[in-house]
Amino acid sequence: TDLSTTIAGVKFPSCVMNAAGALCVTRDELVALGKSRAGAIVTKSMTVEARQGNPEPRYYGFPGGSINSMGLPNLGYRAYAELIPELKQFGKPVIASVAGLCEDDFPTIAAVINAAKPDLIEVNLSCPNIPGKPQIGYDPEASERLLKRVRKVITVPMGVKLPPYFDPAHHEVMGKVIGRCEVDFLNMINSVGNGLVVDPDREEVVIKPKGGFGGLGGTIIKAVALANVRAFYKIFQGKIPIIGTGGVMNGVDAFEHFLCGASAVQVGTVLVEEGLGAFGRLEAELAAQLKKKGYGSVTECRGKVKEL
Ligand SMILES: CC(C)(C)CCc1c(C(=O)O)[nH]c(=O)[nH]c1=O
Repeated sequence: TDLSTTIAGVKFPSCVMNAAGALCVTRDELVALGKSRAGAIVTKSMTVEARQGNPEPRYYGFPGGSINSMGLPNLGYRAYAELIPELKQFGKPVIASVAGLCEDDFPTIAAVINAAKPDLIEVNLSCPNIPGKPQIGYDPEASERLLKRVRKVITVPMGVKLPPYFDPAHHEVMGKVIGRCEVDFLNMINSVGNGLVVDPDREEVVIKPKGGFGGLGGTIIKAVALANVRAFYKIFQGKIPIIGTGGVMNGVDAFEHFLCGASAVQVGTVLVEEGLGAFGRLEAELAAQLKKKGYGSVTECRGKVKEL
């Protein structure tokens, strides 16, 4: 079974890779991804200055998923610009994830990172906006302004990592914004924002930052992720490739993302919980699922989910 895929003209040896944030902050983590069966190396979203991130505990895994408020721990964009040439030696695409603490950070980072020639650049719209306003991805005007500024300095394929939307009107509005910004691929979804997990025995929240509020990942968000993949696949009629992220814990979950229109999948929670061996398991399970269903590749089943 052929598990390779192509996104925006870039060939991925495997359609399963890490999500930005999972095991991808340090050089050693990124090199380990390069040596693993991951289909790509995706960096942690990067900021102008290096960051320690939030106080711990800042990640908590539980049956069904995870909650995190990492606070963008990363080496800073200059360090990743220096690392990219080395990371490109592993025979798989390198995706640089760009973040920023304010709108002006993004073009600054993108211009320098673009010069290091990652294979693709992913713009993380879940980043904070002006205090008191929702994250950029929930502010269509800010999203459009930022994507147009960043597009001007990016010459490699540019994608956007979107937060989950929960209303068709939001899918429509963001679809129009994306249509006007020359976006080469989409990645959805980022974690479901501002969830809260409580330990009933200790009668405490489980992570320290933000009073315990954090982004949700894992099985519990799969239905939200599939809805967003499907909604944007339909809006763009499959013309913009989509990376499906959210709730992929096994090969069948991945298959569901492909049925909904994904061209590749990314994994976060399962990687943090299981380690890099998860890639081999996920590939074997996905290959078995495709074989069982009579598909020769993930491209064959893409978007094939049937409505009733
Ligand atoms: C949540 C932000 C810190 C604004 C962006 C980085 C990020 C984080 C993080 O670094 O806390 N966690 C996520 O699940 N998704 C993200 O995009």
